[in-house]
Amino acid sequence: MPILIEVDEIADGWETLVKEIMKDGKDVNDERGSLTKEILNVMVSIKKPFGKDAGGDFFNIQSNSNDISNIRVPEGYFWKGDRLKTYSEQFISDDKQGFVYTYGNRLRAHFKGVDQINEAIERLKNCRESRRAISITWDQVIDSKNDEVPCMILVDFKIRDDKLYTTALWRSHDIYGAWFPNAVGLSYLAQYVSERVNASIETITIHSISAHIYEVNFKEAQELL
Ligand SMILES: O=c1ccn([C@H]2C[C@H](O)[C@@H](COP(=O)(O)O)O2)c(=O)[nH]1
Repeated sequence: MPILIEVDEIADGWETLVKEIMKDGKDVNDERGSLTKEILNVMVSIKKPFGKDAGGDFFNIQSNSNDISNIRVPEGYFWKGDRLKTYSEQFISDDKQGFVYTYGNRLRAHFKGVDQINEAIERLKNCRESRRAISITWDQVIDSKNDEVPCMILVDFKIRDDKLYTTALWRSHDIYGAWFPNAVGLSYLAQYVSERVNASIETITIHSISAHIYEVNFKEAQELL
């Protein structure tokens, strides 16, 4: 059964997801031989990705400028500070920086140099209600053979009533170790687009087809219950 989780902040989404998987996840052995607990098809809808006080209509001035350093990190979590910022920058940079792939590179340069994010921005500038502002990362030609392949497959932007709605699909999602930085990186990308299309950031929705937790994290994850 697909699950929908609606939360205010990214950290709330992470905590709820971790609990949900530890409670109801089924044992699955992956192709590297790791035991995981897994739920299929979870959507987390984050209403205030930059925190409850971010962005709003302070003194009636629409502010689109949000800072990822204001995003609340779950207590004691290992992704934080500069590490989180560096990771987020990879989401909007076309430079692969020596990695097998980065989302920024796949989105902005990998496919014959096409900058899909700018194309999406142009689509939205041409028609604010466009349904075509979509970018993909999966390259069937190389990803069907490689071992290290993108987990986030697509990012979609919609503007409705001058608000930017961001949706991304992960084929495979390490909820304990990667969902949180992924969500922060996606928010950073949403911020980049929102500034260029002049729309404030609304809900960010993350769809994880396989949402799993690895055995090495069971103990810490269990402690959140
Ligand atoms: O942005 C990313 C990149 C990787 N992973 C995780 C998901 C899987 O646990 C693992 C990749 O393993 P495969 O699904 O490719 O087997 O990495 C993420 O959660 N997010």
